Amino acid sequence: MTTKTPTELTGARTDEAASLIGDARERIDALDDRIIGLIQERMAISAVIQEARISSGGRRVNLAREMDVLAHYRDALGKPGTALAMTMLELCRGRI
Ligand SMILES: C=C(O[C@@H]1C=C(C(=O)O)C=C[C@H]1O)C(=O)O
Repeated sequence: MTTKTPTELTGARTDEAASLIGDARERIDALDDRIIGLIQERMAISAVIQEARISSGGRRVNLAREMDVLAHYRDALGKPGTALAMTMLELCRGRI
Protein backbone atom coordinates (compact mmCIF):
# COMPACT_ATOMS: atom_id res chain seq x y z
CA MET A 1 0.00 0.00 0.00
CA THR A 2 1.34 3.47 -0.88
CA THR A 3 0.79 6.42 1.42
CA LYS A 4 -0.18 9.65 -0.31
CA THR A 5 1.63 12.85 0.57
CA PRO A 6 -0.35 15.87 1.82
CA THR A 7 0.20 17.48 -1.58
CA GLU A 8 -1.25 14.47 -3.40
CA LEU A 9 -4.21 14.39 -1.03
CA THR A 10 -5.09 18.08 -1.32
CA GLY A 11 -3.65 19.34 -4.60
CA ALA A 12 -1.77 22.06 -2.68
CA ARG A 13 1.77 22.96 -3.63
CA THR A 14 3.04 23.90 -0.17
CA ASP A 15 2.87 22.16 3.22
CA GLU A 16 1.19 25.25 4.66
CA ALA A 17 -1.63 25.17 2.12
CA ALA A 18 -1.94 21.38 2.46
CA SER A 19 -2.31 21.74 6.23
CA LEU A 20 -4.95 24.46 5.90
CA ILE A 21 -6.91 22.39 3.37
CA GLY A 22 -6.70 19.26 5.52
CA ASP A 23 -8.07 21.12 8.55
CA ALA A 24 -10.84 22.82 6.55
CA ARG A 25 -11.84 19.48 4.96
CA GLU A 26 -12.29 17.99 8.42
CA ARG A 27 -14.71 20.82 9.21
CA ILE A 28 -16.55 20.25 5.93
CA ASP A 29 -16.84 16.52 6.65
CA ALA A 30 -18.28 17.31 10.09
CA LEU A 31 -20.73 19.79 8.56
CA ASP A 32 -21.76 17.25 5.91
CA ASP A 33 -22.48 14.70 8.66
CA ARG A 34 -24.70 17.27 10.38
CA ILE A 35 -26.44 18.24 7.12
CA ILE A 36 -27.14 14.55 6.37
CA GLY A 37 -28.51 14.12 9.90
CA LEU A 38 -30.76 17.16 9.47
CA ILE A 39 -32.03 15.86 6.12
CA GLN A 40 -32.81 12.50 7.73
CA GLU A 41 -34.65 14.32 10.53
CA ARG A 42 -36.59 16.33 7.93
CA MET A 43 -37.48 13.12 6.04
CA ALA A 44 -38.90 11.60 9.23
CA ILE A 45 -41.03 14.68 10.03
CA SER A 46 -42.21 14.94 6.43
CA ALA A 47 -43.24 11.26 6.54
CA VAL A 48 -45.37 11.90 9.66
CA ILE A 49 -47.17 14.75 7.86
CA GLN A 50 -47.72 12.71 4.70
CA GLU A 51 -49.04 9.70 6.65
CA ALA A 52 -51.44 11.90 8.63
CA ARG A 53 -52.76 13.47 5.43
CA ILE A 54 -53.13 10.13 3.64
CA SER A 55 -54.83 8.56 6.71
CA SER A 56 -57.29 11.45 6.71
CA GLY A 57 -58.18 10.70 3.08
CA GLY A 58 -55.92 13.31 1.50
CA ARG A 59 -53.05 13.04 -0.97
CA ARG A 60 -49.41 12.49 -0.16
CA VAL A 61 -48.27 15.58 -2.06
CA ASN A 62 -49.29 19.19 -1.44
CA LEU A 63 -47.94 21.25 -4.33
CA ALA A 64 -48.83 24.66 -2.85
CA ARG A 65 -46.69 23.91 0.20
CA GLU A 66 -43.88 22.60 -2.03
CA MET A 67 -43.92 25.90 -3.96
CA ASP A 68 -43.40 27.74 -0.65
CA VAL A 69 -40.50 25.43 0.26
CA LEU A 70 -38.90 25.93 -3.18
CA ALA A 71 -39.28 29.72 -2.90
CA HIS A 72 -37.69 29.67 0.55
CA TYR A 73 -34.57 27.92 -0.78
CA ARG A 74 -34.45 30.02 -3.96
CA ASP A 75 -34.67 33.25 -1.94
CA ALA A 76 -31.83 32.12 0.33
CA LEU A 77 -29.53 30.43 -2.20
CA GLY A 78 -30.54 31.58 -5.69
CA LYS A 79 -31.38 29.29 -8.61
CA PRO A 80 -29.25 26.35 -7.39
CA GLY A 81 -31.28 26.55 -4.17
CA THR A 82 -34.34 25.53 -6.18
CA ALA A 83 -32.54 22.45 -7.49
CA LEU A 84 -31.36 21.59 -4.00
CA ALA A 85 -34.90 21.91 -2.62
CA MET A 86 -36.29 19.76 -5.43
CA THR A 87 -33.82 17.00 -4.58
CA MET A 88 -34.68 17.33 -0.90
CA LEU A 89 -38.41 17.15 -1.61
CA GLU A 90 -37.81 14.03 -3.69
CA LEU A 91 -35.94 12.50 -0.76
CA CYS A 92 -38.85 13.37 1.55
CA ARG A 93 -41.84 12.28 -0.54
CA GLY A 94 -40.42 10.19 -3.40
CA ARG A 95 -40.68 10.93 -7.12
CA ILE A 96 -43.83 12.43 -8.57
C1 LIG B 1 -44.51 17.51 4.51
C2 LIG B 1 -45.57 17.78 3.76
O1 LIG B 1 -45.99 16.90 2.74
C3 LIG B 1 -45.29 16.82 1.50
C4 LIG B 1 -43.84 16.99 1.68
C5 LIG B 1 -43.31 18.25 1.78
C6 LIG B 1 -41.96 18.48 2.37
O2 LIG B 1 -41.23 17.49 2.59
O3 LIG B 1 -41.62 19.65 2.65
C7 LIG B 1 -44.06 19.36 1.32
C8 LIG B 1 -45.30 19.21 0.79
C9 LIG B 1 -45.92 17.88 0.58
O4 LIG B 1 -45.80 17.51 -0.78
C10 LIG B 1 -46.40 18.99 3.98
O5 LIG B 1 -47.48 19.10 3.39
O6 LIG B 1 -45.98 19.87 4.76
